[in-house]
This record gives sequence, C-alpha cells and structure tokens, in this order.
Amino acid sequence: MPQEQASQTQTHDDERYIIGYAMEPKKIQNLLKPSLIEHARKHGIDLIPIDINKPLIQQHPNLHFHCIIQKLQPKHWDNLNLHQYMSKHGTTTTIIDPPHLVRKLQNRVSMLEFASNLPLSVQNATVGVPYQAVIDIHKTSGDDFEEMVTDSNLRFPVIAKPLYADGTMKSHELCLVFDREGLRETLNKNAAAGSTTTPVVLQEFVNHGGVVFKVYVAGEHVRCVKRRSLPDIPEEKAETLKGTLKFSQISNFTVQDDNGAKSNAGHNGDGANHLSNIERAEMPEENLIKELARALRERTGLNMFNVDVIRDAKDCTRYLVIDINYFPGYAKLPCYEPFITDFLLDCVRNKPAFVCEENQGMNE
Ligand SMILES: Nc1ncnc2c1ncn2[C@@H]1O[C@H](COP(=O)(O)OP(=O)(O)OP(=O)(O)O)[C@@H](O)[C@H]1O
Ligand SMILES: O=P(O)(O)O[C@H]1[C@H](O)[C@@H](O)[C@H](OP(=O)(O)O)[C@@H](OP(=O)(O)O)[C@H]1O
Ligand SMILES: [Mg+2]
Ligand SMILES: [Mg+2]
Repeated sequence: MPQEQASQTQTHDDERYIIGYAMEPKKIQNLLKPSLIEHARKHGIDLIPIDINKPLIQQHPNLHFHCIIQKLQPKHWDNLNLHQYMSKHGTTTTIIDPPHLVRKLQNRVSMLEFASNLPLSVQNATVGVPYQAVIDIHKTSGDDFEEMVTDSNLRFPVIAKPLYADGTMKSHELCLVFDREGLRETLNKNAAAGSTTTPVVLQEFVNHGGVVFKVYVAGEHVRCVKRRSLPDIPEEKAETLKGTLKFSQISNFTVQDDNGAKSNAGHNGDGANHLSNIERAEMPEENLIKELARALRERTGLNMFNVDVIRDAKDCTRYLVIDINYFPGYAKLPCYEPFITDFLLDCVRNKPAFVCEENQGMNE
C-alpha cells in the first residue's frame, strides 16, 4: 500500500477493539483480505469471523464484540439469533446496520425513493432518479398489454430490472428493451418461468457517456470511482432498434480489471475507445458526492453502501441515481484497507451517527 495513502486515523497504543464480521464465505473472501486484517490489527482492531449458521450467544464466550458488521440473508438473522445476543450485550455492542433498513435497499422502488427530490445545492447540479414504473408481469397480451404500456408513460428504450435486488444472481439479470414487442417478449419469458417469476421494474434508459460513477460510503468516509457502463444509444438509432438485449453486472469490474481483460484478450478498436471514454470522463464535483453521501446516510439510516450515479449526456448538470447497494465490494477500491479501518475506528470510538437505534427492528 503506498505510504501516502496510509490510514489517517491515529492509533492509541493500548486500545484494542474486537469487531465481528458475519457474512457468507464468498463475501468474506472478497472483503476480508489478509491486507485488511493486518492493517486493522496494526490500528488496534481484531477482526473476528462469526459463524452465520448458529446462535451468536453460543460463539466466542470469552470475547466482547465492540461492533459487528454484516451482510446477511434473513435466514442467517434467524440462525444467529442476534436479538437474543443483543438483549444481553446491546448496551456495549453495536450492529451495523439494522436489517429492517437494509431491506429497503433490496427493493428497487423503495431504494430509489431515498434518492428522489434530494435537496442538494452544489453549483447548478441536480441529483434525481430516472423515471421508472413497476409493471404487471401478467398483462402480456392484447388490450391489457397496450393499455399498461401507454399508462406507464415510459419512453423506450427502457431497462427491465428485477424488482428485488436481494443479492441473488437473478436479481442482477437486466435487459435493455427497445420497443413494445421486446417488452412483450420479456414479460412472456418471465411468465414462462412459472414459480420463479419475479416482478419487474422498467426504468428509462438515459444516455450518459458510457460511464457510471460508483460512490462508496462507509460512515463519514466517501470515495467515488468511475466504471464502465452501457454505451449511449443515439436517438436516431434508438428508433430503429427492436427487441431486447440481456446483460448482467456490466459495471462490476474496475477500470484496471477492464484494462487487463482487454489487453489479455488482445482487443483494441471499440474496447480501447470505450475505455478512454472512462478515462476522459470528468469526475463529479467532490462536494456534490459528499452531499449526496451525507443525504443518503441520513435518509436511509445506513452506514455501509454504494450508489451508482450517471450524468445525463444531454445535460451535464443532471445526475441520476440508478442503484444503491448495501455493503458493496469495497475491496475493489484502491487502498480500501485504511478506508474500512478508519470507518471501523469511528464506529468503536465515536459510534456513527446513525447506528442501529437501540437495535430496533433487529429481527424484523
Ligand atoms: N436508467 C439507466 N440508464 C442507463 N444505464 C443504466 C440505467 N440503469 C442501469 N444502467 C446500467 O446498467 C448497470 C446495471 O444496472 P444496476 O446498477 O441497476 O444493476 P445491479 O445489478 O443492481 O448492479 P450492481 O452490480 O451495482 O448491484 C449500471 O451500472 C449502468 O451501467
Ligand atoms: O452480492 P450482492 O448483494 O448482489 O451485492 C453486490 C452489489 O450489488 C454490487 O454492487 C457489488 O459490486 P460493486 O462494489 O462493484 O458495486 C458486489 O460486490 P462484490 O461482489 O465485490 O462483493 C456485491 O456487493
Ligand atoms: Mg449497480
Ligand atoms: Mg445493485
């Protein structure tokens, strides 16, 4: 890790804090790299794994957790029985973040409500959300379908997104839909899935120069990075496009990953141009990012999330929040070790402003 990026937080020599982490093995592998464990250890924090399949009260009887970070499915909350644990240790242990609040990010409608009508004032910039509508996936034919599309007031192209963003692979399977026929086709396929049918949100596709800004938030710590996104669709081309185009996790690779993949594959031409789009794109104003993060922390009551933001290609003062993810892949940030460690130190020392109020809603 470069020296100048080292943790800004001073360590008080004799202080040691125990922080438990409760998450699935894949998330542990992604986040809890030896470099983070070591950096945290050097700054007074011992990161201890919590078994998500059995009650916490039965684990680590001789340890006192100052704080617990978690990314869990509801079944794990039941298995861990954190309610029982907190009724014993709730005055000295903090859980980040309350599950009933995390759940609001697992629905793409309630998620974006947090980002609607944000009162931000940084130069002329505005931050909003794209127009979106939840549709009735059973209205796939005849007048019902035509009426539904007309009533939805949506303009093609749109992106069909599963309503529930619950961490499953399926929840990341998105589809660009270019016209009514494409939409009918998407709904028919969904209906054919029978018991796995999921409600769908249709969100207007907004041209944004092929770059998405990912704003990572951990309490008061905020970092913004650029990632690859869908390319623009010129208006005249949009009118001629038909059908659908499926895609998934298009923005999950860092620019460095992208570079590596492209040079390994020996690609140039389009790929290289696309990448330089990202490199060329100007970052949003730092204060705007800070204000956005602050406003969303307040509105959601959460500490650990990231926000996907795009900038309208037609109006560079118009920013749109398209996605908010709980406990994202922080390890993709350069020098994420001090970023996370500093946040954890804030939690154990000052307690973040919006921590689990009296552990309300813990087992909801
Ligand atoms: N309304 C939109 N207009 C233009 N591009 C969009 C829009 N919504 C999504 N995208 C593109 O599609 C990508 C995936 O969409 P979104 O972030 O909603 O899905 P996700 O599966 O929740 O992603 P993540 O992996 O970040 O959780 C975005 O990163 C962006 O590149
Ligand atoms: O596993 P689910 O609950 O689906 O959440 C994912 C988020 O949706 C993604 O946004 C995370 O990737 P980014 O950190 O690149 O946004 C992604 O990060 P990861 O796969 O690196 O852990 C996940 O956090
Ligand atoms: Mg996203
Ligand atoms: Mg998401």
